[in-house]
Amino acid sequence: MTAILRAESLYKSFGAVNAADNINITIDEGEVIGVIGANGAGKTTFVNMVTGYLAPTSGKLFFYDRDITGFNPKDATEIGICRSFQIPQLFSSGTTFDNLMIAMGIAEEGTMPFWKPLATDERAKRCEEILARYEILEYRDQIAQTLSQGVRKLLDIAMASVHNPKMLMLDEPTSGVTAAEKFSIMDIVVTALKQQDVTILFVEHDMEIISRYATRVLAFYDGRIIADAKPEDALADEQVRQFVIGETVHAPVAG
Ligand SMILES: Nc1ncnc2c1ncn2[C@@H]1O[C@H](COP(=O)(O)OP(=O)(O)OP(=O)(O)O)[C@@H](O)[C@H]1O
Repeated sequence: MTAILRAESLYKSFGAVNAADNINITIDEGEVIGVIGANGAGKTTFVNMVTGYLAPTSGKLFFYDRDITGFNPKDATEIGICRSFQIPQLFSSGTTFDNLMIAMGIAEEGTMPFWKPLATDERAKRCEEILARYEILEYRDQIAQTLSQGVRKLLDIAMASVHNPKMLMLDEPTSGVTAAEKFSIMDIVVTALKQQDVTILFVEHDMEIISRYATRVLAFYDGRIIADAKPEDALADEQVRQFVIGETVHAPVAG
């Protein structure tokens, strides 16, 4: 197995708060990592450090053995670490097609390509192929702000995928979508990203989604990783049940 990401003694403090408190972890290529933890546990801080949105207070991050500590988001994207956000970052007045086309332009040019036409025939064809892969081609000409949350999520992830990520970090890919949509969204996303050989790390509060899609779970509590295991083991862990899932573990009542 090849390690894609390694964190060594990673710390991040905000004043007196230790948002990351000695994180040591290795992630291998092809894993689907589910990150769980209560509000404020340090999940986003970890994602922000890996994707260059936050510099660690101390410690090191390696991507394929390259030291990436202190990279900014653009550096991280260029080497293949991309992300999607809990609230999709779309151009709300553009269509689905426009949004993906702009993302493709940025991926190819490194910046917003105002000075040349975006929609060459070849780009338009690729754009439609990607929309089809994410099963949102039928919304091609719909204005983004009128799309359902599920379609917005898919579009946002499709936009992140055009940077050819090696690792994609998804922040709550199913938050705000209907219960009926959540599995189909994850099916589409995981299938599409696996076709591109992308290693996936997703932050999620929905334990059904974690059980079904994660190959490995990292449970955060108070800036620390309190469990690192297969989903069935992580979700059965007493500390995880107490501090993450919020269940009180009672002793069985006799009789
Ligand atoms: N920019 C910041 N300034 C000050 N404190 C911060 C900042 N970002 C995060 N924190 C604090 O760091 C801790 C971890 O926050 P973080 O956002 O990483 O948690 P989380 O697990 O992602 O929570 P949520 O599920 O609510 O998104 C919390 O105590 C939070 O208040």
